Amino acid sequence: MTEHKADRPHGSGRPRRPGGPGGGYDRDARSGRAPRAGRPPSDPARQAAYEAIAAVHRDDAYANLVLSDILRGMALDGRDAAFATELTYGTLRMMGTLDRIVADAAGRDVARIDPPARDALRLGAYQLLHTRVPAHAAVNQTVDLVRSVAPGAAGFANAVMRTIAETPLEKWLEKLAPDYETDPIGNLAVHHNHPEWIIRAFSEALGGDLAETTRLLIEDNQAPVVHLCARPGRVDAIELADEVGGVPGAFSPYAVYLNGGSPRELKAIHQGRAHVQDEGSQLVAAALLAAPLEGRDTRWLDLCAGPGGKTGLIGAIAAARGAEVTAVEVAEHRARLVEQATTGMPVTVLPMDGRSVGRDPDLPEESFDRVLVDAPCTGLGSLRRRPESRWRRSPADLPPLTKLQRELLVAALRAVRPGGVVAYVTCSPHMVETQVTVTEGSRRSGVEVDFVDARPLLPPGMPGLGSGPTVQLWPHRHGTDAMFLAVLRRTS
Ligand SMILES: C[S@@+](CC[C@H](N)C(=O)[O-])C[C@H]1O[C@@H](n2cnc3c(N)ncnc32)[C@H](O)[C@@H]1O
Repeated sequence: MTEHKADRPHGSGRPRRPGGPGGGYDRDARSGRAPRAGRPPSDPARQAAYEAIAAVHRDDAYANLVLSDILRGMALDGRDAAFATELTYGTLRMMGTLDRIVADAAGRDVARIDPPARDALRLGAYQLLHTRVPAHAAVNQTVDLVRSVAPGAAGFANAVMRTIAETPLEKWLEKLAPDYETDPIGNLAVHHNHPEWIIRAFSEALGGDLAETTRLLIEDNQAPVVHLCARPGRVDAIELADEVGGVPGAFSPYAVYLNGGSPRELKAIHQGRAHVQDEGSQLVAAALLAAPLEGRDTRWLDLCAGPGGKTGLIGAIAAARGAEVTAVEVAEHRARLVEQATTGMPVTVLPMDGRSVGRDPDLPEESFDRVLVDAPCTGLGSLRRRPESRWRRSPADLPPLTKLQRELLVAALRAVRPGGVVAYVTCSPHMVETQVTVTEGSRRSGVEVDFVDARPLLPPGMPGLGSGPTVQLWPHRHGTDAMFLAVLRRTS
């Protein structure tokens, strides 16, 4: 059985954002272009999605990187590339609940299904339950795919897919989710497709409010809008929005929301006038530079700089304010990316371990006025952007990360001069990586610090910033990644 273009969806069942996966495909579909005649021997978009999903599971690959290699290798673009992207990202994002459904339909745990057949069934179940691909096309295409990747399992795949197709998504969820009254987290995990430990962490950071946690989970399942940062002194946000056909951001004075299309093609990016960066990342980097400071204000340090998003913004502002930025990054290839991202800016990149700053003779104690610690973290605040990461992360990641976070914060507090400020930032709202790290890190640093209220360092009128002094941004409140920000002033 092969595929006809008319078997393709006219958009998935849920509303889409501009720029989300599949957006380009929908536009073409609406243009009324006639379906391609004949039945090609195989469907390259589904094949590409399968290859990407299999590589993520087999090789621990990152979906965005592996998919763009595959699309390039198969010379897919336009509608096919958009469809492959929607299938890949959607299947990986929804995997937890898809696996429960596949297991129920197969009568066995997914761990007992051969990996190639398992990935093909996940992809097939996603098409049946989350897109408008007609059921017969989803079933037939999946069986074809299984026949090519796991020949002995085609009959099994046919039976599983037909069973899944008999029941709509809502009924599957009702059947498989535990009762909300007795197990609310378990129920949310099935309905909104997140691991339970992550839901517990979100709920804790949101003060135990499960209704708000649910809004966050829903938002996490949407494809995010691409945000650009208009580099100050090089282009302003209104000009950039006009140039790229986007919209100026709601909060950051540098943000532009892209209305679809690939940012890689943009002249403003090639020319170093803008870069891709979540609006929340822009806000926390700019907040460090907005903190009031007495005395010298020319020596700034970015302690965890790779790949250079925040350094790109800080470096552009440093150029206008006559400051110099030292950017430290332990991974050499990421340090090179920082160099590329800051060409023409007053930025010196040092490939070294940030924990030695303040002890290194070239970077002695008390030598900086402002320090950013954008700490390595679980990334639970940017699950929208990394579809596979929620299933890859585990609570076991926390202890080594929080140890490193504490040590980096201690080094930052050593490196900043008395009166200077340190911004501690994570793209995770997990309390252990945010409040606990900040409290413990400042306690162990041996220097006296005061918390600076971070709320007035963000643009006036921003809603949902809580009671301070730290700030937690949220996808469902602000449309940004869930960035955490604490600003500390060294007082001794
Ligand atoms: C959250 S990322 C930083 C993102 C970056 N600030 C940006 O906006 O593009 C954390 C970075 O810290 C780096 N890192 C991890 N351990 C480090 C250490 N001991 N010293 C310096 N950098 C470190 C990682 O390689 C990673 O590039």
